[in-house]
Amino acid sequence: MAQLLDGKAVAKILKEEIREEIVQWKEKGIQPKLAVILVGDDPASVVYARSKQKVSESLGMAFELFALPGSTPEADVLAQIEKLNEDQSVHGIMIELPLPKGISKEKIMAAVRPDKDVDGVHPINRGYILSGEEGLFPATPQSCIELLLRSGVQIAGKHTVIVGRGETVGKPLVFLILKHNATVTICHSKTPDLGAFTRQADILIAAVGRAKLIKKDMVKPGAIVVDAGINETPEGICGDVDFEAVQEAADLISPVPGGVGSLTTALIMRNVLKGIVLQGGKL
Ligand SMILES: Nc1nc(=O)c2c([nH]1)NC[C@@H]1CN(c3ccc(C(=O)N[C@@H](CCC(=O)O)C(=O)O)cc3)C=[N+]21
Repeated sequence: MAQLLDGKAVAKILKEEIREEIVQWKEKGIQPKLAVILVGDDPASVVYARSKQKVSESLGMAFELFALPGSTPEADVLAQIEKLNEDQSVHGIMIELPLPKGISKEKIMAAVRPDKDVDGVHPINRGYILSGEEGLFPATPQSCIELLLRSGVQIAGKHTVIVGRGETVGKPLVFLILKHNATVTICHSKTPDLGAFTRQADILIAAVGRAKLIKKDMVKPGAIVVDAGINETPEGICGDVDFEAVQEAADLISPVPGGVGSLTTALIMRNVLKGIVLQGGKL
């Protein structure tokens, strides 16, 4: 029977570190601040924006929400981003996705100053993650890494199989895991005989967005299983892993909820603090 990779416990420690660092920045006369732009009223985005506000405020980080009507022209969204790019009191900017029709996601993502791009979506940051340079990287792949390392799992030398090649989790995760000296195999929804690959994993990370895709017979006994999936099903939110069955084979497994997702908001906050350094701040 597997032990849990406890996202809530790790999140608590991470948040404590972030809270302490915010105190240090304040002592230097800097009040860390996150700005979130929400265009329209996508219900999930509204919930995520509120959650970021709550966590920001609980950690002593300043927060401002810019809620724009869904009918806002692209030029006005770009003008709002430009204002925040130039605003010295703002250290992190994120635009909630999806954007309404008529607004180019690519243009918006390229408009945020790379050193304030706490979602890690600017083309420059997507390049830095490939080259291994310092930059701002997406929160969820960082959550997978932190959950493993802070649970005492050694990543170096392990055969890590990533199932999923999305722009926000799978792809960036490949490079973060490589940086930690794992050997990486990338699979996805169109990989024939997926199980033949996943059974070779010392560390199996699922980020495909298919409820309970990973079954017990696809996991090597003793493997470490990280579930980055969030799927809404009639039975509620569930991950990409068939948790009940897979926990019988794995040594360690992350639940959904209570796993990877529990760290995600905290890692956005940590990106804001990294942004301050990239913007020239020194502790
Ligand atoms: N426009 C937009 N903004 C986002 O911020 C955004 C997004 N889209 N798409 C998906 C990702 C993922 N993400 C999570 C944030 C917190 C938890 C989280 O706190 N999860 C808890 C459960 C929370 C609860 O039960 O309410 C857990 O897994 O333990 C999970 C996932 C934000 N994202």
